[in-house]
Amino acid sequence: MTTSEPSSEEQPAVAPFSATVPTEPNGPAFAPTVTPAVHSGVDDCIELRRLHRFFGETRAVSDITFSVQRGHVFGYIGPNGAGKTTSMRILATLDLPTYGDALVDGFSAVNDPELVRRRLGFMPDAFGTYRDVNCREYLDFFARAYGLTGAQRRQRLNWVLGFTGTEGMAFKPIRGLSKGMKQRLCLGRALIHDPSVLILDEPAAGLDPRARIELRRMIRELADRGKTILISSHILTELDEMCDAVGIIEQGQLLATGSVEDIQASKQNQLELCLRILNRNDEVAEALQQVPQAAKIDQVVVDGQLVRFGFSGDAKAQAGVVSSLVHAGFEVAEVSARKKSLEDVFLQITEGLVQ
Ligand SMILES: Nc1ncnc2c1ncn2[C@@H]1O[C@H](COP(=O)(O)OP(=O)(O)OP(=O)(O)O)[C@@H](O)[C@H]1O
Repeated sequence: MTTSEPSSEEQPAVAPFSATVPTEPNGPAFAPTVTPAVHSGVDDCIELRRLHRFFGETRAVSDITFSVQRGHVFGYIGPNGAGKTTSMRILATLDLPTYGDALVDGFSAVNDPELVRRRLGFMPDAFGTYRDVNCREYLDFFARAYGLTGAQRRQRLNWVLGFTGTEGMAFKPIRGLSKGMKQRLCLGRALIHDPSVLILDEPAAGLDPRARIELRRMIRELADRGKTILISSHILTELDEMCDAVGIIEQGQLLATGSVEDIQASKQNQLELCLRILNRNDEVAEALQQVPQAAKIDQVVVDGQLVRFGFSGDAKAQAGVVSSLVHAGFEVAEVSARKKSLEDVFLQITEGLVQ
């Protein structure tokens, strides 16, 4: 094992801020990370700086850098095992990076975890098991843990119950809550100490459409109140309306960042063409590889008479494809083209790789 690799799954072998310059396996030397011990004064409330977290051979997070401005909502989107939870746990001071750093409000999660915890509310993807306490007791416990006392604690508790719509459930035991209500309570717990930054790990998972809309409204309202929010999901379309920017992650690497519109525009010179072909359907995929426009074609899917593929040419090039197929003896009955949806764009950026 080299000095650059973690010695175990839980403890990185190299101290994250070692004075030596570790060398990335099969890669370039890393510059040592220098992290200010005091607030950097910048307007970025969340910042990942060359964040790496390896578990043995698994590169759960591999050189991720991005920042989120105050009052913005940033969507962290990727398939299962992409590295979202690992990055979020490091931000929430629940794990250490192998290299790099995560900053909250200018403070390092590695060097100043106490300062980070005071500023940050974390909503994990799994709810803790406190079955026999009621919602109010649960929130009260966390309010006390954060040092809130007296009237301030009561006011905060009442505000959180009201904001999350759980006041009607205040005296109900947690074991009796629906999934949606548990998610609301979990958000309430993350908000109880009035943090400036919220880290929400898949808060919409398992919610029905109405609960998702309500969650979206709450998140936008929190951002409008100045909170900075990092929110993860598997699904780009689930977050696009509430996020100021998104980052798409797969296999620990950030593949794209920017506003949803920018990411969509960068990939939308591609159309999806759909042809209905009445004969020789099993030959059409191969025939498309022979047409003069073949370089503009990708991801061909044949489904009975329907043939779908990505196409990056103009209308004249589309006509050329159809004409070539007709000349080759295919009976083309219908042609339709549509712009790629957000979901298509996500599938185009990611490759479905797991580790
Ligand atoms: N404690 C651990 N020990 C070993 N491997 C881990 C550990 N935690 C995460 N991993 C691995 O790191 C990779 C990233 O996992 P992570 O949970 O961060 O992904 P994710 O994007 O949150 O996935 P999901 O959407 O399924 O929750 C996966 O391959 C996972 O198996």
